[in-house]
Order: sequence, then C-alpha cells, then structure tokens
Amino acid sequence: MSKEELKAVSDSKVTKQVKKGEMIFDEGEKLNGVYCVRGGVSKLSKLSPNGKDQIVKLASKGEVLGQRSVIAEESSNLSATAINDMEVCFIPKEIIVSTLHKNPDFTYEVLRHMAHDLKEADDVIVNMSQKSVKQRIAEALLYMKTHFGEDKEGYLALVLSREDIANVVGTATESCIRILSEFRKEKLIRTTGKRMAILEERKLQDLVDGF
Ligand SMILES: Nc1ncnc2c1ncn2[C@@H]1O[C@@H]2COP(=O)(O)O[C@H]2[C@H]1O
Repeated sequence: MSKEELKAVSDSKVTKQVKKGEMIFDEGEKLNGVYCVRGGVSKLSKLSPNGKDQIVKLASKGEVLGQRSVIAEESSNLSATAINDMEVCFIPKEIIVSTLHKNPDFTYEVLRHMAHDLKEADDVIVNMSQKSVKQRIAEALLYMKTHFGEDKEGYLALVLSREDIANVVGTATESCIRILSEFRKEKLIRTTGKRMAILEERKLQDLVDGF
C-alpha cells in the first residue's frame, strides 16, 4: 500500500475489544466493513436448522473476517463469536473497496487470502466425509497444538468447551466426550476440567493418517 492508502486505512480503522462469548457479527448480517483479528480467537460458525452450530474455522491474530461478503456484496455466510477475549480492528467497506480498485498489489493479496480460505473449506468438506469422528477429534487436537501452542504445563493453550470441539468436528457433544475419554484411558491425552494436554502426538497423528 502507498503511504496515502495506509494513512486512509489507519485513520478510518476502529479498534474494538470483544469479550469472550460476544458475537462480532451474525450470519446473514450485511457488513459495513471487515474485521482484522489483533488478538484472541474467534469461531466462524453456521447454525443449522437442527440447532447444531457447525464451526468452519477458528480465526486468530492476522486473519480478516468478512471480506468475502463485503467483496461479493452479499450478507455474511457465517457468524463470528469470540472464544476468548479479543481485540479486533474494523475497517470500513468504502476504504477496502476503493483500495481494491486502486491498488493491484493489495487486490492480489486479498485474492491470495481468499484462495487459501477456499482450500481450507475444501479440506473441511473432505475431512468430514472421509474421516471418522475419532480421526477428526484427533486432528482437531493436533491442529489446536500446532496453531495455538501449549502453556507452561503442557496443556493446549486454546481452551475449547467439549461442545465447541464437537461443533468443530461435526458430531454430537456426547460422542465427543466419549471419544476424549477413550483417548484419556489410552493415555493419548491428559485432561483437567476443560484443559487438555497431548501426551502421544505420534499416535494421534497415526490415527488421523489411518494407521
Ligand atoms: N475457510 C473459510 N471459510 C469461510 N469463511 C472464511 C474462511 N476463512 C475465513 N473466512 C471469513 O469468515 C467470514 C464469515 O463471513 P463472510 O461470509 O462475510 O466472510 C467470511 C470470510 O471473510
């Protein structure tokens, strides 16, 4: 971006604190701009008619939310809710659209991000249809470790409720609880309340890979 473009973005952006559990935007909303995640984690999810909230993605620092519907001039396809306390910065639609028209490098970057999101969405569909619930839960735990890390005691830094884990893998909360308890008995993981630690990363990966 040129100095002028950066200044326009920086003058127009508004920083917002979002508390754990608060919604940033709802599915079906017409967004007046995009949200950049500066801290914390947001779940992007879609509520189905049977009441299940399918989590499509966990978005963290550096990710942009809402650009798809802003560019497509549609309403948002997913809702974004804070999993923990977040800081987001809002950039109005006009600034995004005018920069997209003026700056090909910026447009290319946005396109690159959307192409990446598309690949992730493909992988979600393939995983859902080809992997068992057990494999999907193992994969979700490994994903949480790779993307959000561990705390000093070796627990996964991102703490998700059992319901959220079930909603990430697309299963019932009871099935998720049962499989996590199997993993615990097999000493693949350790749990303390909601907190979980991976003990046997290799074995979980083998399970995901079908060995
Ligand atoms: N893999 C993904 N699938 C769908 N939406 C994503 C993905 N990653 C990020 N997003 C963002 O999540 C937003 C949800 O609302 P929108 O449909 O407006 O725009 C979407 C994208 O900006």
